[in-house]
Amino acid sequence: MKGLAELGEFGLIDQIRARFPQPVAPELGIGDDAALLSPSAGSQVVVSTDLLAEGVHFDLGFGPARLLGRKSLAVNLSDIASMGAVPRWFFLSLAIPAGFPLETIEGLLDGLAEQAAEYGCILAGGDTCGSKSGLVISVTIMGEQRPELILKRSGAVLDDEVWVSGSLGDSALGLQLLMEGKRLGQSDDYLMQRQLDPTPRCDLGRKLAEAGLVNAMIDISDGLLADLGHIGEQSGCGAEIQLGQLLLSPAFQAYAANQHAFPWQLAVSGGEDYELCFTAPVCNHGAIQKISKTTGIPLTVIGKITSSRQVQAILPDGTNFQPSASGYTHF
Ligand SMILES: Nc1ncnc2c1ncn2[C@@H]1O[C@H](COP(=O)(O)OP(=O)(O)OP(=O)(O)O)[C@@H](O)[C@H]1O
Ligand SMILES: Cc1ncc(C[n+]2csc(CCOP(=O)(O)O)c2C)c(N)n1
Ligand SMILES: [Mg+2]
Repeated sequence: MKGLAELGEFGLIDQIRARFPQPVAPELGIGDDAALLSPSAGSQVVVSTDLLAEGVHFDLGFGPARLLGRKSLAVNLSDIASMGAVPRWFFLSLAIPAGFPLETIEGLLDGLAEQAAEYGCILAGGDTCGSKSGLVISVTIMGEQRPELILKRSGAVLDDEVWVSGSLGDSALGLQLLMEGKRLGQSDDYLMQRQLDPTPRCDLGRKLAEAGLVNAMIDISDGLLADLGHIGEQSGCGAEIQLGQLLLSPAFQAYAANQHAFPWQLAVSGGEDYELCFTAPVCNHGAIQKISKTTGIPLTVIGKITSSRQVQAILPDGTNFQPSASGYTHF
């Protein structure tokens, strides 16, 4: 197999182009100075970008490159899901260290192509350069939705119920296991899978938006307390959540049962859950439960929106939980 040096920048771009279906005329994807893309009539374009840096967001020793490719797109798909939009196109930028193994890049591209096909998202361009300090992956994603349906962080209303999809803390616990040296295929696969191959809630986000049931929504990338805090900041309110109502997976509960103190911190501020947190009027409760049934994704009410301007977490014994951090911060 050729190495990266033999293949060169343009050879690699050719390889990338060959692996992904391209937009069709009058749209234009990889190959010119810019892409030409056309949203559906009446839709607003929804754009988000996320950076993944080696050593910060991923360790290449933790799992196959294919899963890193899937996650690179998943974290972006999750941002589109949180706006209630439909993913359409993405841009992929790679900074690759000299001498980097070509098979790792190929694995990464396989995972990206697989995830892109699953969610109907077309690669429309990107950028490729060398790196002096590890692999860097940047994905910019574009989606679309009718403007009146798009869900923002700023729409929460006093007394709204606060909902969360899926279970929390699995990814953070999976990362802890990986950092302790555990690997996929040995034990606790479920938790490590949740860290290495998160599921973006695109179908759920879109259905909630199109049903007009929700006032505000965010995806949980940094941790529930931090991300619900963003809804509060932007909506001019706060929230009170009951930790006893959080859905925790059987694997998380089995781990917790062996700890001296219950690991609430992992569940509420470990981050990388890529679940949706949203607020909705109490009168929409039953309709939202129906969406949970049709999508097969558990949706749980964990608290309500308050006027306090803070996110307060209450332990099952009724006392306040004091988190050591509300979520992941980079600096
Ligand atoms: N370097 C930057 N320049 C301009 N805007 C930025 C920059 N970094 C973040 N932002 C903007 O700040 C806002 C919050 O970004 P943030 O990354 O916290 O949200 P997010 O993408 O949902 O989180 P995550 O990165 O964990 O998925 C977004 O509107 C984003 O576009
Ligand atoms: C090797 C390795 N070290 C640490 C972490 C944990 N981590 C990195 S970024 C982030 C929050 C979301 O990032 P962003 O806000 O940039 O989207 C978290 C919880 C990891 N996944 N891999
Ligand atoms: Mg987000």
